[in-house]
Amino acid sequence: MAEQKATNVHWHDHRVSSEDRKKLKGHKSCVLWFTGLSGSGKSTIANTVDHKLAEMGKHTYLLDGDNIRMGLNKNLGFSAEDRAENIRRIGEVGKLFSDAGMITLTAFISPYRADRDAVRALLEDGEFVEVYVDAPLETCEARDPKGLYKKARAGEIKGFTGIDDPYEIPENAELVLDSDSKGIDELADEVIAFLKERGMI
Ligand SMILES: Nc1ncnc2c1ncn2[C@@H]1O[C@H](COP(=O)(O)OS(=O)(=O)O)[C@@H](OP(=O)(O)O)[C@H]1O
Ligand SMILES: Nc1ncnc2c1ncn2[C@@H]1O[C@H](COP(=O)(O)OP(=O)(O)O)[C@@H](O)[C@H]1O
Repeated sequence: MAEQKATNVHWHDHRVSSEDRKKLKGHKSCVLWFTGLSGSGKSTIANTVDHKLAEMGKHTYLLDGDNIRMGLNKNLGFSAEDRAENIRRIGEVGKLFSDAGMITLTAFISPYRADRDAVRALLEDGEFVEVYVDAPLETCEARDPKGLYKKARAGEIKGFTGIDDPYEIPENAELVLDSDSKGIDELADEVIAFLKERGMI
């Protein structure tokens, strides 16, 4: 975890509280943390949930691995250290969005349990919703929409998750989505049903 480098910095309380912001939005905030192998369906399912929630009038924002790596995290690669920093920053961004009263959806492989648990610890109780997008490697490899597995198998990409880099399966995910046998719409509805059950929306 990153250490506090700056000294002589002080926390400022805000006149508009997080509770005020949530009241204005009309729903609770949380971070829906989609994790799973490349090609498991994180982006597509998160996008569908995002769209459904927006249509219901909820205030959402989607942070997607590939996109964030072109901006905020463009200085990070795929070593274990860089992946940890990638996830740490996204966790902090999720915390800010939660504070702002938003429902945040994130779609990052986030292969290490310790990195995901650190984000869980950063957020309020119940605010971190770990969503394991469960599809076996064979399925993800058969989908291979970006041709990355093919490149990894050919040795053109080193340290590719699931091939020659680890993916640690979540042990306590709030939701496990069977992305091998169920369709995207059905899985997105499972997430929405969970949010309703928990009284988040
Ligand atoms: N070595 C290696 N391993 C895994 N993935 C790779 C790699 N190199 C590039 N890519 C592409 O980067 C996307 C994963 O980025 P993430 O930020 O989600 O990764 S991580 O959470 O930091 O592990 C991932 O996107 P998704 O396929 O959407 O998961 C890939 O397109
Ligand atoms: N449950 C599913 N059933 C069938 N195809 C899926 C499913 N989930 C994702 N896909 C397809 O698999 C491919 C990879 O999905 P994507 O969302 O890009 O995965 P990730 O973000 O995890 O890399 C896309 O072409 C998508 O349409």
